[in-house]
Amino acid sequence: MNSFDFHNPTKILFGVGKLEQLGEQVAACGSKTVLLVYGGGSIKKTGLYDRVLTQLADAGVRTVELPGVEPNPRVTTVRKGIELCRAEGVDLILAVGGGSVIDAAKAVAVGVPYEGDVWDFLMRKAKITAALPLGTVLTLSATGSEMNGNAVITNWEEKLKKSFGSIYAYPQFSILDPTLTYTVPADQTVNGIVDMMSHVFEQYFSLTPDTPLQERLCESILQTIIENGEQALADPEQYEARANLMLCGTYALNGGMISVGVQTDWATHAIEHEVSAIYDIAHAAGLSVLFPNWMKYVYRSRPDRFVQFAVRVWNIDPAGKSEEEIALTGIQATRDYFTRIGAPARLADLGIGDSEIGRMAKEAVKFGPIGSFKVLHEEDVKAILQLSL
Ligand SMILES: NC(=O)c1ccc[n+]([C@@H]2O[C@H](COP(=O)([O-])OP(=O)(O)OC[C@H]3O[C@@H](n4cnc5c(N)ncnc54)[C@H](O)[C@@H]3O)[C@@H](O)[C@H]2O)c1
Repeated sequence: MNSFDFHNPTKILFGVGKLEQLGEQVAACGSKTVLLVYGGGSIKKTGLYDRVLTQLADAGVRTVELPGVEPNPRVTTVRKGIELCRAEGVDLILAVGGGSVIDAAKAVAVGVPYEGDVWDFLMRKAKITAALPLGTVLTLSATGSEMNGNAVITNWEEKLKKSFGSIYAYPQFSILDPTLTYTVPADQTVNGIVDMMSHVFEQYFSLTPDTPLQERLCESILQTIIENGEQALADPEQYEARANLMLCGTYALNGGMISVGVQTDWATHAIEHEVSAIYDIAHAAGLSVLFPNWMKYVYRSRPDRFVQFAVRVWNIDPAGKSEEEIALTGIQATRDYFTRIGAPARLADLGIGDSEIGRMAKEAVKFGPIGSFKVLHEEDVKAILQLSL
């Protein structure tokens, strides 16, 4: 195990009725003017919008709104939010939605105190040194954005999707009421399942030796997602399944708690960002296609980890099988699970051909080779994309 620092400052309020504590949390931040950030209006249909406004009114704060945050949020929307905050003297940002809304809110939060263009942070031209405080009400279990300092933002004009991570971008508080996810449609529930499993994969497939606790944390999160994912799809209003999925999503990517002391990979995410920057597909749809192919491409770097994955996560019986057979059976079990819940298997399923593979591979390694389980160069990325067609 490697040495590490770990600091996660986000306060989590988890369970039925926790939304009723929103006003209290906002008041505790000493806020006078809140920017309410939300998406395409699903919060209005479900009545959540009204409940949030009541809480904000009770807290005695003025509310300014940034509606219409896109899935795969755009930097143009973030810039609009920054302008709004400056013009209206906003002192707290409240994101109500899924990862897209929370990520956009984080980018607004770090952009307000910065004199340059917020896109500089995504292009690593500037370092984040301050942010407005941020709170969230999560409506979709997937990204972990509610308890981490990361954000993924798309620059549609330049066809770029980039991320940043900063201690300043962690929410101060996040309200996680699993009943708010009852209305998440099946396809988005599937996306959430794939997304959180992919977050665990990025931290689990590592060359760092002697990390038994981190490995078992990853394995138990994966098994919990696998079991509860299918239950939530079969019965979208089953509280236990929705609650377990919500906790898994948050644990899977909460500032590295499950991978402290472990060298993580993140190559597949980097590749997917290039795919969805060009094609505007759901992030998780891209991950569903790419991850099993990444696994096939890299498993020989450390076959024993893939054997452990097959046996402990997928309950593959190793008897009579070679190491390679066990590893490949585990990879196939991953693909089969994704297919069983309705996630795509090929880029062709998403209407994507080979015309942009060269460009995506080049952009994925723009800041240098990616990954650590197997370090990937442009040719490797191309090969994984080819396998995924
Ligand atoms: N910050 C991070 O750590 C991190 C990690 C992974 C991915 N991401 C990014 O997050 C984004 C995806 O976020 P996401 O997967 O949470 O999805 P999302 O926020 O894009 O939401 C997907 C869709 O679900 C709808 N929705 C949300 N909650 C709903 C509800 N309760 N009922 C009905 N519909 C609802 C939204 O309106 C939207 O149309 C991508 O841009 C991805 O790159 C961020």
